[in-house]
Order: sequence, then C-alpha cells, then structure tokens
Amino acid sequence: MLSVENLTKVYRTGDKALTDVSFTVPRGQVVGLIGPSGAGKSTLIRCVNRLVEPSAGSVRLNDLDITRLRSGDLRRARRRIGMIFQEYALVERLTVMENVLSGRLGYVPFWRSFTRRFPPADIAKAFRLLDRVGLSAHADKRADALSGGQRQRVGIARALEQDPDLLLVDEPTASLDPKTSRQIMRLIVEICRESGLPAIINIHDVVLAQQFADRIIGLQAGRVVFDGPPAGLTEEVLTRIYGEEDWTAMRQAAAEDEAAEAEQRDEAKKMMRAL
Ligand SMILES: Nc1ncnc2c1ncn2[C@@H]1O[C@H](COP(=O)(O)OP(=O)(O)OP(=O)(O)O)[C@@H](O)[C@H]1O
Repeated sequence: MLSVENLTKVYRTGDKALTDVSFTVPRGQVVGLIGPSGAGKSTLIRCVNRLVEPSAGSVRLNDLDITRLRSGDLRRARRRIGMIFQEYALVERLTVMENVLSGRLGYVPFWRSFTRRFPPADIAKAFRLLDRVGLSAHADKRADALSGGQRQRVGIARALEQDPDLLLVDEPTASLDPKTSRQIMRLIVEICRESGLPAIINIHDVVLAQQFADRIIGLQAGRVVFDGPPAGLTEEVLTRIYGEEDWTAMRQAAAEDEAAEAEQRDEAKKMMRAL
C-alpha cells in the first residue's frame, strides 16, 4: 500500500506545486491522476520516488517511509518502484529482451550488468513477462524496430521485471493513437489487478482515465479537489478541476478524436468492400 500524507512541494523559485496532498492507494488499485497543465501531477509522481525532494509531508510504501531514507536505502527502495514513461525510455540499439532485463540492473552486481550476464531466473521471468505483454515473438528484435505501442509494452515488461511494489506511470499514452492508447491502458490495469500492484497514472486524457482507472484523483493548483470513483467525474467536478473553458476544449478534442476514429473505420470498411 502507498500512503501519501500532507505532501507539500515548494520549488526554489517559490512555485508552490503541491499543498497538503494526502491519499492512500491499496494493493491492486489503479489511480488516474488528472488535472490541468501545471496542476502538480508530475511533481507528485516525482515526489513519491524522490526524484523531486518534497518540502514537507511523508510518502510510505508498505512499511517503509521513503521520505526519511538516505541515499543507499533510497536507491534500494527505488528498485521497488517501477516507472513507465511517455517516451518509453528504451535503449534503442538493444534488443527487446535486453531492455526488459535492464529492469534488473539495480539488483545484479556491477560486473554482471557490464557483461550483461543475467541469472537464468531473471531471463525466465523476462520471457514470461514478454509473453504477458504479447511480445514473445519479438524478444530478439532491436527496440528501434518496434511500433510505439510495442515499445510501451516493452516499457511495461521492464518495469515489472523489477518486481515492483508500486507502479508510477507518466503519460503512458501521450505518444500513441487512440486505439493503441486503450490497449495499453487496459494492459496496465489488468496487470495491476492480477498482481495486486498499486499504480498511479498521470494521464491528461480524462476520457481514458475515466474508462480504465479504478479511482480518480483530480489536482488543481497543487491541491486535491476530487478523489473518488470515475463515475463521480460530473460536469461540475470537471469544471472544478479544469475550469469551464479548458474542460469544454477537452471534450471537444475527445469528440473530434472519436469522430476521426469512426471516419477511419468507415474508410477501412470502404476499402475492404472495394477489394
Ligand atoms: N523544476 C521546477 N522548478 C520550478 N518550478 C517548477 C519545476 N517543475 C515544475 N514547477 C512548477 O510547479 C507547478 C507544477 O508543475 P508540474 O509539472 O508538476 O505540473 P503538471 O500537472 O505535471 O503539468 P503538465 O500536465 O503540464 O506536465 C507549475 O507551476 C510549474 O511551473
């Protein structure tokens, strides 16, 4: 379980990015973190693994107070926090398998990581994970030969190879088309449920968050202004989070996306009929 208590972050510039943020995420729960640009979503995700140092408050993962750890212990704790990124952060010239195994780098001794000699159990686990994310046929391909959706699947497998107790996911679908975005969100949520992993997903696409997350936390100017089930995201709540103008624009964009997808499906049908 992840427990965030009264988390506050003031950057050196004086920007107050988070104010008194508190919530707990139980095992297997996927939280969609939403809010307008500058609301503090990235800061919150980064404060959890202390890539950004919180100014006050605490972050606990199971029995470990992450906010009190010193460098060596913090490094060990970070191994247990899997991260999935918008731009996948793969090593392009390495194979899919090597990228997944790099999730173990925090665990293997330096000489082993240098020679890339991983224990058989790690390799067996990587094969199982590649199978789970639907990439077993691609294990030996170079990462730069994959599509965006496939790359993100590698990113997911790499995070899981770490044996994490928590997943932090930063805009996982921002570089993907709508259909692939839904597949990736579905995969992340299914995996979290199967393995009892708590997850926080920073996601700007409200429709996608609503469709897949178990719970939504809405940030506005660094404060939690909504914390509840996806069904609770009423117009009034969305206006509270995004303000009138932004929310209208976002719904318009979602409607346009949907229309574009429908058009693509029609085109595909026409082409099939013409064959
Ligand atoms: N390194 C930094 N130094 C100073 N201020 C920062 C820094 N990073 C973020 N901020 C400020 O903190 C606030 C929250 O930013 P943050 O990036 O966490 O928001 P966000 O919700 O993730 O936005 P976006 O959706 O645009 O990524 C903003 O006012 C931002 O300008």
